[in-house]
Amino acid sequence: MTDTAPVRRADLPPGPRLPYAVQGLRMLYAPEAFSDSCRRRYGDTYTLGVPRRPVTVWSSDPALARLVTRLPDEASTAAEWNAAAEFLWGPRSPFVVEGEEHRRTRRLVMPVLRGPRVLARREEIGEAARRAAAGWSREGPVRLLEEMRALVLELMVRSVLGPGAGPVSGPGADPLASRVARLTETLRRITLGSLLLPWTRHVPGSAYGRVLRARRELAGCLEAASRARAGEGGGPGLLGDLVRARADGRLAGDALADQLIAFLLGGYATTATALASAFDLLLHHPAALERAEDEAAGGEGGEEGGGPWLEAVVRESLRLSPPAWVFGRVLREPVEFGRWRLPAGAWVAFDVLEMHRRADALAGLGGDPGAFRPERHLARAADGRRCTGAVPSWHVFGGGGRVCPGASFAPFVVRTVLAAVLARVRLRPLRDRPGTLVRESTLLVVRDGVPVTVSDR
Ligand code: HEM
Repeated sequence: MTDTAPVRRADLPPGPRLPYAVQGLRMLYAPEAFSDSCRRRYGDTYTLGVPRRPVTVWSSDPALARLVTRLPDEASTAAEWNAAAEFLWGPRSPFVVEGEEHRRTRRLVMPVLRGPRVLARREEIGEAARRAAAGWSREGPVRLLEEMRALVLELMVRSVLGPGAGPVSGPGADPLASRVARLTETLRRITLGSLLLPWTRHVPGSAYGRVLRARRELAGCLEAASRARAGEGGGPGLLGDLVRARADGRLAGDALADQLIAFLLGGYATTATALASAFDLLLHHPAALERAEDEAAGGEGGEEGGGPWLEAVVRESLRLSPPAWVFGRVLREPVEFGRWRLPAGAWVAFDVLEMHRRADALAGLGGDPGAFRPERHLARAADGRRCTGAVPSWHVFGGGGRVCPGASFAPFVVRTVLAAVLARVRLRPLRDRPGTLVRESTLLVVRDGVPVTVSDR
């Protein structure tokens, strides 16, 4: 059903009356201050004026997020929301396809993100983390964010090529890792605003043009790798799965590179950021750190790869520092929510950071939303040892049929790496408090990259 009724201002949540261009610029360049002031004035859900968008609703209400993300594609779509970055994802990406094609492509990637193939990688991931930590300088400061980017890049590329693949960095390395790194570095260094100006791709040296070039190189590299594998029955890793799927018709001929780019870009920066934030919070909470170190060493019910305490640490750091701080949907049918009627065509953005810091969501779970308290995730377990994941506003990985396919893989990687690193080296933070979080496009990162000193255990 399409909404043909005219949009009535009284049906929409109230919001600022500033000129649209001013609101758009404030949201792009000072989102924290702007959303703080809007929330104080209008509440959890408000209507923003954004140039060239009919209605944009901004919300930190988990009830609205649950309602909208559970609607079928015909009523609420992520594809249209993600289409703003289609130049990056490509037309056959899981971010932008819908319906049966979307479900089919998700089924193809899930085996490398869940279940026995993931558990079988525990030792490989721990070993990669120990090797990385062994190589960190013992003399000068080490920036954990940079180190985590290098480590997670290696893990993601090995997910694609298979664990037995040759080196992914240094001499003789497979070119895939450097292509992924170049594209994500290019993306990190440019503002979201400059990407909203597609005509600039024709301007020499423009941000848009650089992203398109880096993406073309990565796609070319993936296509070359898939052609090389086609004659060998596909081989290991996600690349092998997709080459076989393409051969037997489960994957469209032109969809392979888009699938792999979604997988690599969706998983790389987010997981590296999650790791850096987890270290940052843990290193500034000595009691939590001591318990984590004990568990990493195999005590307190721990095992190699971490136990319940590290699981709770990961959940709590994802709550306080959700790497993807915003996700959204475009409505295709009107949605009634309380006294409002959000019209078809409305863009609805969910502010995950704010959702996670709601006092009402933590009532009975230790309160104090700004505090790092991993134990709140253990609160309801009868034996006090199992994680419950109880925080009701939790939207780290989005929701509904579009929920992030890496939702169990990423926490598994973070936990395994934390355990391996803490068991191998002693880290001391160089700041006296956790770093400020800054919004880099749709990611939330620790501003100065988590500087630490490293010594051997
Ligand atoms: C801590 C790490 C991660 C965070 C915080 C994160 C967050 C998210 C969020 C918020 C969404 C949007 C969901 C929605 O619209 O409801 C998403 C989608 C997605 N993520 Fe992740 N993600 C992470 C790790 C990963 C990993 C490891 C992979 C793959 C290897 C991945 C691949 C994707 C893909 C392909 C989508 C699009 C799913 C679809 O539309 O069907 N992400 N992620």
